Amino acid sequence: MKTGIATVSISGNLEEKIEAIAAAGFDGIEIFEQDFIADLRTPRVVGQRIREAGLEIMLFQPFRDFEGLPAGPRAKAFDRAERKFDVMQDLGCDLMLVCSSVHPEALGGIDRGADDFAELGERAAARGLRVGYEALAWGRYVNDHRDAWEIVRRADHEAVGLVLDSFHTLGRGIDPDTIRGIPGDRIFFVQLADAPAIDMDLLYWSRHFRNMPGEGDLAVTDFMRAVMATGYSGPISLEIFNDQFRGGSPTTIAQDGHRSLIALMDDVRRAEAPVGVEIPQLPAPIRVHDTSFVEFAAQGEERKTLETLLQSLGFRRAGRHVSKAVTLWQQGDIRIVLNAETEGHAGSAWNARGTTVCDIGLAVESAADTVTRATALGAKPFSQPLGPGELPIPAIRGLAGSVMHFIDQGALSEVWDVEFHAEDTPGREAGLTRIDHIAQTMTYDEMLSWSLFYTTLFDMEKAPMVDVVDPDGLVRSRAISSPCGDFRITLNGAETHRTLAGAFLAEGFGGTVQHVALATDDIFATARALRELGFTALPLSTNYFDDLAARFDLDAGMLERMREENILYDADASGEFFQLYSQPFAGQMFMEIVERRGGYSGYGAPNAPFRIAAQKRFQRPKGMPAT
Ligand SMILES: O=C(O)c1ccc(O)c(O)c1
Ligand SMILES: [Mg+2]
Repeated sequence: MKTGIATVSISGNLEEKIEAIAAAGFDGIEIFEQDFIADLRTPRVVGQRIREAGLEIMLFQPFRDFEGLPAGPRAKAFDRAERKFDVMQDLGCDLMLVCSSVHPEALGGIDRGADDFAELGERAAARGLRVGYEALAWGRYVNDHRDAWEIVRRADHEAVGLVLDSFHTLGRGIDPDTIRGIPGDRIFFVQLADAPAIDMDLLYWSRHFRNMPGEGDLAVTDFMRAVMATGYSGPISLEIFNDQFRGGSPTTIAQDGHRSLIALMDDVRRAEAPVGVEIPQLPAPIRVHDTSFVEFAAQGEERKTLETLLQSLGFRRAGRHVSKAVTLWQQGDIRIVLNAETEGHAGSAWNARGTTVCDIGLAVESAADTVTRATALGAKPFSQPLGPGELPIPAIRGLAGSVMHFIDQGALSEVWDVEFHAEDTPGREAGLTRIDHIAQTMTYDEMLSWSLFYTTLFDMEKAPMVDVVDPDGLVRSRAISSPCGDFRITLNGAETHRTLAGAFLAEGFGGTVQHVALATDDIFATARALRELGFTALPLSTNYFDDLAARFDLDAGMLERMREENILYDADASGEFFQLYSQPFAGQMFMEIVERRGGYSGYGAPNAPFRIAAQKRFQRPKGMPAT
């Protein structure tokens, strides 16, 4: 099983595409004709260049509007095919994709199509070439892989086979299990794409919104399981028409693509145990038990501000690092690490962004397995020189320069006792128990990469995308969480710099954590304790609470306390949700406190516009120093 990607999937000129595709680790490439035609080099030179880059030219495409034509245009279509065969021979590519016709003069008819393909197969075979037939979801007469297969079957020529494309099958709602009855050796090529569930014209959806397997909502794994059940052993290749990808970074998109294919084939192997999945064995998607720590790079005055905020939230300083300018703050099961080192990763994070979350520690079953899976999916292990007394905790680089450490039940869980001198600073807690979720902000373009990163490495599910209305623009938000909800991340994609999320991004470099949400079992008790600790909540509008009274049947006493404490509320069929926000710190960062009651598993999205408006009242006027 070889992996490939169509040139149309990524941005750049043909040369940039070749470089990015080779660097990401693909075995081969589908040449999308336009990319080749736009290039100055001869087909021979292009072919040589691709092979020098270590890639195989797996497919030349698309050849359109071929089958079912009346005599005159039919003869011309064969002439056209012969010219493309010339190019393919010079390129060194033996397989041409013919997509089903949308030609206004096409006559249709399974046998007419089969006759055309029998002749095309004869002509291809004479040159040692092959042709594959693909049903476009919007093909005029053939728009279902079952009809394309019937034409291929009746053409009955060894140089004629079927091309399957997950988008065309799943996008039309065709049951992928219908593939299981097709002989694997008659399938010449398999293209993969996912897509978000949007109800729109098939052609428009396909040409603009496809994305990498796992990034969308189609049942790509079921499709691929069915393909592998046929005994198919040819290439598996990404063909992604996507407006964002066309304008994105070729390197990132190619890496995302490779990551998505490895994760998909790993899933397929686990579910279907087919033969011929030749990717390295890798540990199963990692179950995250909990967020073990969140580490901030913070120095100078900003560090003091953050310490004051932590104290006002009921955190106690619980330890001092044995050799570094690092302190540990604790409450319940929450650990917050403040790192004031000027060197190393925390030092660079501080230099780039000022106060920022520079590291996240996750509690997992096996830290070693986590790094193995991450590395197989293209992440880089992370390490820096160990200081005296430090443990070698396995870590990786996430996206945008982020770092993630993994702590398991073994010796690593003792890191807090080994690396820190315990301190017993007095202090009153506020009932915060654990980290409920971590919220990351990024540009909208980066969202798919982050969500793929988390969902391929960890055992996590995506929630549907929600729109969050900021007074100055829309922010798209998607939550991903472990199946039992112990580990939750929200990804917020900003489209303009005028939104709160966008302004946060403009101040740093790339996406990172904007807020951390801490759980309490009793938000009213916590709010009271916080007030006594000197915490000041984010003040909300009176209109907000009047609206709550109109929308929900809330106890008058409780509503009054919510108004006093600035506690936001949401409820759904499964339970209730209470939220309390800190005022912004270090620019646009903030803390959230939440209480979940019953089975509520959302994040209070309906409240976001009012919370954001309240936060924006704190935004300093342009050009003014932070206070
Ligand atoms: O959108 C198209 O025209 C097109 C062309 C070739 C393909 O393989 C495909 O899936 C779609
Ligand atoms: Mg296709």
